[in-house]
Amino acid sequence: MSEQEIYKGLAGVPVDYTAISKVNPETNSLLYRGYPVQQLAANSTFEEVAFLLWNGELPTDAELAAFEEKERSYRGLEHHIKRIIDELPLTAHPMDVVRTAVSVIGASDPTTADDSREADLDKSLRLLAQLPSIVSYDQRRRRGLHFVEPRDDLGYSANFLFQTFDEVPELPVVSAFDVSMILYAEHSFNASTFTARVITSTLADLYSAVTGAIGALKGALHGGANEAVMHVFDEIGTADRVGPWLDEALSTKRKIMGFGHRVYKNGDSRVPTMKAALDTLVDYYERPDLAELYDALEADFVGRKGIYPNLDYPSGPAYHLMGFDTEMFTPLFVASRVTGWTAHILEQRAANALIRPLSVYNGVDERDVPVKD
Ligand SMILES: CC(=O)SCCNC(=O)CCNC(=O)[C@H](O)C(C)(C)COP(=O)(O)OP(=O)(O)OC[C@H]1O[C@@H](n2cnc3c(N)ncnc32)[C@H](O)[C@@H]1OP(=O)(O)O
Ligand SMILES: O=C([O-])CC(=O)C(=O)O
Repeated sequence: MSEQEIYKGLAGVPVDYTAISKVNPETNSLLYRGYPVQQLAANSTFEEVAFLLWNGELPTDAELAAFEEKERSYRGLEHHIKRIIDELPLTAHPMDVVRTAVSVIGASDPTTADDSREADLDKSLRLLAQLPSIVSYDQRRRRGLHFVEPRDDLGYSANFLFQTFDEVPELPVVSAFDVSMILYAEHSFNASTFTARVITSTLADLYSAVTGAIGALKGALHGGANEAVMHVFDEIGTADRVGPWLDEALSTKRKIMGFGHRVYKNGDSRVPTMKAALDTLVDYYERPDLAELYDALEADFVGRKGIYPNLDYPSGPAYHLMGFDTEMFTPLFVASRVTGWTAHILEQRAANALIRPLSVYNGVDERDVPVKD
């Protein structure tokens, strides 16, 4: 056995610089291009945040108008993408559907191999604009409903909800959804973003990197946790059942989904903002029972373990209240995080080094292959 030190899970290992976001667990803060994410959530739209992540600065009025016009013109879904989605069985997880759709878009785009910054920015905007059509189409086909064409007189979040539910939502719902999109957009070298950077580092195209990132986000230790939180809520049922449920879960060493974080050990900087958005939804939909369950599980688990909620904890019940099926929650995360992933793809390409760490061999010693007579 070798004595060489390894860094399991790359925990605590800085592997590159980034100018896109700064996660600071000491001050419990998160900055996108220098701006606190809480301020962006309060004062900006998701479209402005996407522009900021890609370009480094918030847009001027003229830049925003041009950006929004282009985004709205890219929202439609080509017929062959709908056909391919239709051919996927309803037993397929929606993350598999969104991953397949992005892969097909990449296979169909004649500019896939063009890795200039300009071409990659255009692909990024197309993905941003088309993901709501993909996610809402999949949500609706699972309910036996027809595709709702996008509207170009609605902002990103209002249109996303309109395409999903076939009605223009009221402002508190649009605002809460937009806040969730802003908070999910970017978080430095998380597992899916790092996956996108690894794929980009081989000089593969943007669609390959985004497709791989979607695969990495699916897992329950990462983006899949927002879906898993809702399954936990369904399992527990009501606030008075939290104690016995936790006794049983902890006795079998279950991970409690929506709690804990690799970087934040004293709470996730985004949770208070998303919890406030959840509170407005609880009032709007008159569901105090859900807030009671949320608070009871948080208080009991934090009290026992000192492990705090992450962003997926308030986002799961928020998407539930908005009316999304539970399996659609992680695709919503994809729709937002595509901004961060593509910003990192651009950054990786601009100062590339092949990402190829070392492993320490701990298998059997060298030996000869038996020679057969
Ligand atoms: C947007 C996002 O992707 S945020 C992350 C979403 N993921 C989740 O919510 C899944 C649940 N959480 C977890 O599994 C973990 O907290 C992770 C994977 C997010 C972070 O993990 P790590 O930094 O590797 O911490 P690690 O898993 O080593 O945890 C340290 C200790 O806390 C425990 N712990 C951490 N999170 C949890 C949890 N949610 N439930 C129960 N125990 C936990 C671990 O079991 C471990 O205990 P031990 O030292 O007795 O073995
Ligand atoms: O940073 C992480 O490891 C996970 C996370 O919170 C995110 O990707 O938003």
